[in-house]
Amino acid sequence: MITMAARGMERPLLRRARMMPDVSAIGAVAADCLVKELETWPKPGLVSHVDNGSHDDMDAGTFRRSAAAIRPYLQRLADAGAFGCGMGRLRIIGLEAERAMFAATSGVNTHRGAIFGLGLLCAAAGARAGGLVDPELPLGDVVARLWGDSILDGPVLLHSHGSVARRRFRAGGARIEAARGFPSIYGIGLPALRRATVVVEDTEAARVEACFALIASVEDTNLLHRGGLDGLRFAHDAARRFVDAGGVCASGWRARAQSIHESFVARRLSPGGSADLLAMTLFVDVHERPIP
Ligand SMILES: CC(C)(COP(=O)(O)OP(=O)(O)OC[C@H]1O[C@@H](n2cnc3c(N)ncnc32)[C@H](O[C@H]2O[C@H](COP(=O)(O)OP(=O)(O)OP(=O)(O)O)[C@@H](O)[C@H]2O)[C@@H]1O)[C@@H](O)C(=O)NCCC(=O)NCCS
Ligand SMILES: Nc1ncnc2[nH]cnc12
Repeated sequence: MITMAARGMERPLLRRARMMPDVSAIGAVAADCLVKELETWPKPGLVSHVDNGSHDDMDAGTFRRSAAAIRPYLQRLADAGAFGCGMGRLRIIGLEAERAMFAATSGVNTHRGAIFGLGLLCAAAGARAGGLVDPELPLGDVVARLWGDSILDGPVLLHSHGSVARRRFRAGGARIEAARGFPSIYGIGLPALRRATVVVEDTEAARVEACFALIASVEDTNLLHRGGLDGLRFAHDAARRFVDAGGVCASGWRARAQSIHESFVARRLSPGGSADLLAMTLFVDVHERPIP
C-alpha cells in the first residue's frame, strides 16, 4: 500500500466529515466543481464566466456544455469505484467521457485532464462510500493505493499536446500527479483554499487564491505546450509574486490578479492543468472537510 506517509509526505491526521454513503451524489458534486472552477475570476489566461482568457476556440458556454456532458460519466466512475472495478474498466468509461466531451464541444478539448483526475477521484469516493477502503483514507491515497501502478503502466497518448511537451521537457503531468495521490491538491491547492476561506470569507476569492498557488508550482504541460520553459517560468514567477504579496488577503488583490491574467493573455499562456487541479481541490474539500 502506497500512502503519503510511506512516501515521506506526512499529512495531518484530521477527522474528516464524510459525504457518505450517498454514492449517487458523487457525479453531480464533481460536475458542480467543474462549474465552480469556470466561475472563478480572475484566473490567469483561463476561460471564465467573465472572458475567454487566452482562448479563441472556447468560452464559458463550451465549458458548461462539456461539464454537463461528462457528468453522467463521472457518476459511472463513482459507481465503478463502489463496485471495486480495476483501471481497465475506469479507462473505458474515461474514454467514453472524452468522446461525449468532444461531441458536446464540437471537437474542442475542454476537460480531458479533468476527466482523468477528477474521474479517478470520483472512483475513489465511490470505493470509499462503498466500504472498499478505510473511510478515513484521503481520496488521493485511495487513488494511489488502488490504481497507482496501473496508471503508470497504462497506454500513453503519443500525439496529445501534453505528451509532446512531457517528452520534450521531461515533465511529469497528469498521470504522475494521480499516481502519487495528487500531491499538488493536498500540499498546495487545499491548504491555500482553506487558509483564504478563513481569512476572507469570500468563496470565489478563496478559489482565486488556490488557483494562483497551484499555478505557482505545478509543472503544467499546457504552459509548456504553449510557452515552453520560458512560459512555465513566467507563469510560476507571476503567480508566486501574487501569493507572496498576500494573495487575496491583501488589499487591491483583484486589480493585481487581473493584471497578471492580462499578462498571460498577452503571451497566450493557459494553465489548463492548474484549472483542472482547482476543480479537483474543490471536490476533495467537499469530501474531506475537517470536523470543527
Ligand atoms: C492520461 C491522460 C490525461 C493523457 O494525457 P496526456 O498524455 O496529454 O498527458 P498530460 O500532459 O499529463 O496532460 C493531460 C491533461 O491534464 C492536464 N494537465 C496538464 N498538466 C498537468 C499536471 N501537471 N497535473 C495534472 N493535470 C495536468 C491538462 O488538461 C487541461 O488542458 C486541456 C487542454 O489542452 P490542449 O488541448 O493542449 O489545449 P490548448 O492549449 O487550448 O490547445 P491549442 O489551443 O494550443 O491547440 C484540457 O483538457 C484541460 O483539462 C492536460 O492537457 C488521459 O488523457 C488518458 O490517458 N485518458 C484515457 C482515459 C483514462 O485513462 N481515464 C482514467 C479514468 S477517468
Ligand atoms: N477554465 C479553463 N480555461 C482553459 N482551460 C481549462 N482547462 C480546464 N479548465 C479550463
